[in-house]
Amino acid sequence: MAVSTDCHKAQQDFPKVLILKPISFLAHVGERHVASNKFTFLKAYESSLPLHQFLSTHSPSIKAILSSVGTPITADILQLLPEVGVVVTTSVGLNQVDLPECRRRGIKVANAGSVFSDDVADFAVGLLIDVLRKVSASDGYVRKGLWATKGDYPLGSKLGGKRIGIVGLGNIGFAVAKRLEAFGCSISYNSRKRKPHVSYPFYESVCELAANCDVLVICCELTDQTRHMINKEVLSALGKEGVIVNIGRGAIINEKEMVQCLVQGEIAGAGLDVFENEPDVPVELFAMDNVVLSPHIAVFTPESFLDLMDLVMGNLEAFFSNKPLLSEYGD
Ligand SMILES: O=CC(=O)O
Repeated sequence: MAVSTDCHKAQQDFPKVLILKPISFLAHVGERHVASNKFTFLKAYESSLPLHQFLSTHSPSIKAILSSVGTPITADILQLLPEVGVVVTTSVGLNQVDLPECRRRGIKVANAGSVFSDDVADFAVGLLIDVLRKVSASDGYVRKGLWATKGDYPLGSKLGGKRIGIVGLGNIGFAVAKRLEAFGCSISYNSRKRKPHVSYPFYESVCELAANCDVLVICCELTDQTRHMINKEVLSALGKEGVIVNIGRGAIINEKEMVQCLVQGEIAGAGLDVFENEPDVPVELFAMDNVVLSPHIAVFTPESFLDLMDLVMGNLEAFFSNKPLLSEYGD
């Protein structure tokens, strides 16, 4: 068995996969299923050794790393692991992985591919409907007993007919667009490049996209180019009736400027699943009933964990048998 101590000899034959910090999906599906008598998970966080000592001790046998969104895979860590040939992540976003260093070393990187695209897209639409129709805010109103004492709650705004700007038209962006089209919204987008065969209007400038939309949904990756791409200028272009939804990464938005815009009524509301310094959330947002907050959970449903398990296993097996990875980043 790859994850226990009951068969020491056999375990030594399994390829070693390093895990630096606990991975919540392993707890959900049961890590024995994932290891499945094929790998030995070396869990650095269970060792009493300091990390660098643990890594130095095991480095000759570590060829693969399995990691999740909150675990930085830095050049410093990779430097301690000269034999590593693959980083498999359970996340879609890869901003926690030093990709240039992986490229330089020829280390392959696999992410969660499109396993979570539908879940994230559902959640983005949920956040938007919640902000526009004030679902959470009116829920709070009823629970506090204010309906009986203060009367009706202010009405929300209709989703159908809204002009939606998708920032980042990858798998997730497409899934959001498809859903919102079905609600009667019109879609346009900004991406690194115009997508061939896509009929939605393309805006090369995110500011222009914002100026021509009622809603921006942030679906792109966090990179040096997209960090703080959504700033005061973009939010002002979105305008006083505008709503922003972020299911990408917090730092794609300049959070300070967004909070200021919300405080000053320069945009109408926000649905936010991600933040710049998670788990810290700007306190100003707590008092705003035009803002819906969630703790970076758009991506996960237990149903999708089974698909993720297959993908993670498939990527590790492919790597150890010299086959192409199933979801190699950059493909
Ligand atoms: O945010 C989560 C992910 O990138 O998978």
